[in-house]
Amino acid sequence: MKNQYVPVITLDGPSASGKGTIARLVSQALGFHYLDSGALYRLVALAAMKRGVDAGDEQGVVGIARSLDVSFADSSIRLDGIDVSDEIRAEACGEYASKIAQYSALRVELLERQRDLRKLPGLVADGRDMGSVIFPDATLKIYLTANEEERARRRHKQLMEKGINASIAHLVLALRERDERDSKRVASPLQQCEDTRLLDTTGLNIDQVVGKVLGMYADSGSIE
Ligand SMILES: Nc1ncnc2c1ncn2[C@@H]1O[C@H](COP(=O)(O)OP(=O)(O)O)[C@@H](O)[C@H]1O
Ligand SMILES: Nc1ccn([C@H]2C[C@H](O)[C@@H](COP(=O)(O)OP(=O)(O)O)O2)c(=O)n1
Repeated sequence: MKNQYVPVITLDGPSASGKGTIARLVSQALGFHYLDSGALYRLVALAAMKRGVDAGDEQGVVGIARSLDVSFADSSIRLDGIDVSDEIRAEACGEYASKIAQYSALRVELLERQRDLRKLPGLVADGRDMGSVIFPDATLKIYLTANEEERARRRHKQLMEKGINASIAHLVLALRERDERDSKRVASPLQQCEDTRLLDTTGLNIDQVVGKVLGMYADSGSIE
């Protein structure tokens, strides 16, 4: 049916708070689709870097987004047919993505790709503006966070597991700078809106966080 409501759970929050991991596991538990919106910004960033387009070239960046050739399979993300799943996770790519994410023209260009993923039986979406802009009528909106040191530690472990070298001290500063830029920009800033539930995951393991999110969703009355 055309206008049937499709449930959406949004998880927005700062870098390395666990959004992608939790969102994917919750989507699997509920049999919902999953949107990693950050991957879209990272893919545009990687494509631009590969083409030598400067992050300050807004028109160039938007042009790349318009012709972006990406595919999302179960665990692999492809750009122009090449698996870039690990490459897009590099901090340099995240930083470039954060810089270009300030352009409202780029955000408009990526809007439809994100909303098109809202399909039955439901969607779990993670990013910065999922609850505030992309899916304002979401069933459950969560702001997922953890303290700075914990998030830097998580990112450090994640990068090392991918064979990407990084220092925790550098990551604390890099994440702080990126989160500041993402929160202070004019276009779709990262923020905890009034209708968004705060979930601080400091000291909680992944299973505990997934359990809390599933509990919040059950309490929202959306599960028959
Ligand atoms: N509650 C948690 N406790 C410990 N590690 C976590 C937790 N949540 C996520 N992680 C790990 O932290 C790293 C960053 O998580 P990720 O989902 O990429 O965060 P984000 O999408 O918010 O940047 C991943 O390696 C993930 O497995
Ligand atoms: N919905 C989104 C998702 C990401 N972004 C931008 C801002 C982020 O710093 C970068 C990278 O996002 P991503 O979620 O992949 O970053 P983390 O995994 O949280 O470190 O993209 C955005 O502006 N809006």
